[in-house]
Amino acid sequence: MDTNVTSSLHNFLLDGNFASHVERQNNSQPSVIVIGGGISGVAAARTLYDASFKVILLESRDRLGGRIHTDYSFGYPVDLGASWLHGVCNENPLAPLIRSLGLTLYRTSGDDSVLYDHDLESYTLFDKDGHQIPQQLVIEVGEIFKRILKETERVRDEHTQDMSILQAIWLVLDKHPELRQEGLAYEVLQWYICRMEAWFAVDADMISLKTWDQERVLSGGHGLMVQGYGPVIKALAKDIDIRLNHRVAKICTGPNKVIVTVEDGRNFIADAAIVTVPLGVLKANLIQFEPKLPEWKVAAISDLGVGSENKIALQFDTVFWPNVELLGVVASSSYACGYFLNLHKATGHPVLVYMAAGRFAYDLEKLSDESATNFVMLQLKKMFPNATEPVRYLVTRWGTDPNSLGCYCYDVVGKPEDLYERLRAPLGNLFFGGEAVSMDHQGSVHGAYSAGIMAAENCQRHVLEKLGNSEKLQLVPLRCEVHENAFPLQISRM
Ligand SMILES: Cc1cc2nc3c(=O)[nH]c(=O)nc-3n(C[C@H](O)[C@H](O)[C@H](O)COP(=O)(O)OP(=O)(O)OC[C@H]3O[C@@H](n4cnc5c(N)ncnc54)[C@H](O)[C@@H]3O)c2cc1C
Repeated sequence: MDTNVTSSLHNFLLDGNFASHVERQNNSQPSVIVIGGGISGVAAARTLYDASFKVILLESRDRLGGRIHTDYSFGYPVDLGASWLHGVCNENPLAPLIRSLGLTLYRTSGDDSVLYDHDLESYTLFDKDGHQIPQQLVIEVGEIFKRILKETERVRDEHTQDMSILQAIWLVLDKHPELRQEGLAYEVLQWYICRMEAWFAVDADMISLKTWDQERVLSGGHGLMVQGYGPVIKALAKDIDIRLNHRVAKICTGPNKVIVTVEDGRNFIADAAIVTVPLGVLKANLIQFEPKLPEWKVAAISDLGVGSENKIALQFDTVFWPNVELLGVVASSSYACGYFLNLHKATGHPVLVYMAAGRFAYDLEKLSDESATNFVMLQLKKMFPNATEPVRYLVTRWGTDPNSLGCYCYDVVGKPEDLYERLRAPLGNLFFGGEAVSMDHQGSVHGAYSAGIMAAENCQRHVLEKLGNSEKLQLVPLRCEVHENAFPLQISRM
């Protein structure tokens, strides 16, 4: 341990003047500070709270949820961050909680695909002049895209070096000219690539060929949270000591204590801390660590990618669009393609949500809310010349918001093998949660949730061993709290 750190901890604890600025955790209970109030942080805090730990959760924003953000300003819930449960099945770690809260899921896909969260027949595509594209062509090109992707597996086997999925697609098309598409079919193919980019939140020239399809996706397809994800956060956060508007600026770890300093200089001290801030925040070095993070941890933070996705939610007073789940516009490049999620079909509310990913999502953030909305309204008016103006709109900026700096992580081309293990590895009494450290499901809500619980359980074990009183406090995992299988998952579309 760095002697400077030891002495600074010593001073913090002894200095009488300083003591008034330190919020000291109750000595009789083991204590943990959780940094970040997204699903991972609240799940970690809940786990420790239920195990009789003293927990304080520090959150920089004036709200909980992080990349879960259920907005109610339209008069009903609209998710501006995560909105799907990926894997509508009992195996999903969130299923017991969702069930016990009686929340409804609207299944948009029965397929367990990592590529689409919508069944092929559930959307309608338009060309740039607003003509509807025959569904037969959409399905045919969809099948061809599947064949192209299948062929990229061969490219992967033939090349030891990783490459981008886009590069692999070009190699396949060089070798199999019969799979090349022209004219409108080419534009539909671009739309499929656009959807793939939306899944990873990054452009196809940055998606790793080696790993893009390696996730073990949970079964049961993909389901929209009809009442939004908000109630899940609310339930997990109940009774926890949460400090909103507390932006952590510095984390100082010693052999037995951690001191966490927030922006205004106040300090919090505990036996351990769990960091669940987004990877983008760690990449940008917005939190100072003392002692500095080891090189292997810094390299892991820098070697994992973070993509961006943005939503523009439009509320209308009339429904002028057809009763399908997705409305898409094709174009000559995936960058220029676009699509709207029809929330009316899933929730009955007259709302369309435009979704943009990758470079385009970053470019949209450069526009004012009004200009971004005007831009997507032009696309909508091409499809529906009778489209009315929205009565309200909401525009996200996940890429540049200093509390997120991106939407979720992705594997860069050539990602080192042990990257996730290094990201997850604790440093003494400092533990790491968040979607990016998930064991199997990075970039998802359920992955972030499990990662938070895992960090909390590891932290709990560590602290109890350190304090030598593991018999006094029992491990009470969250899973025991909710009534597994007591209620069915409510699904409104089979
Ligand atoms: C637009 C979008 C769509 C998505 N769609 C889906 C989907 O449909 N399904 C799905 O499963 N997943 C989806 N995701 C991903 C999912 O939302 C995330 O994986 C998950 O919510 C991340 O949770 P987390 O707790 O790890 O991080 P976060 O939710 O980001 O929580 C981290 C918290 O740390 C706080 N923080 C940041 N800096 C500091 C600091 N210095 N001090 C204190 N607090 C700080 C932040 O404000 C935030 O509240 C989507 C994400 C986005 C952005």
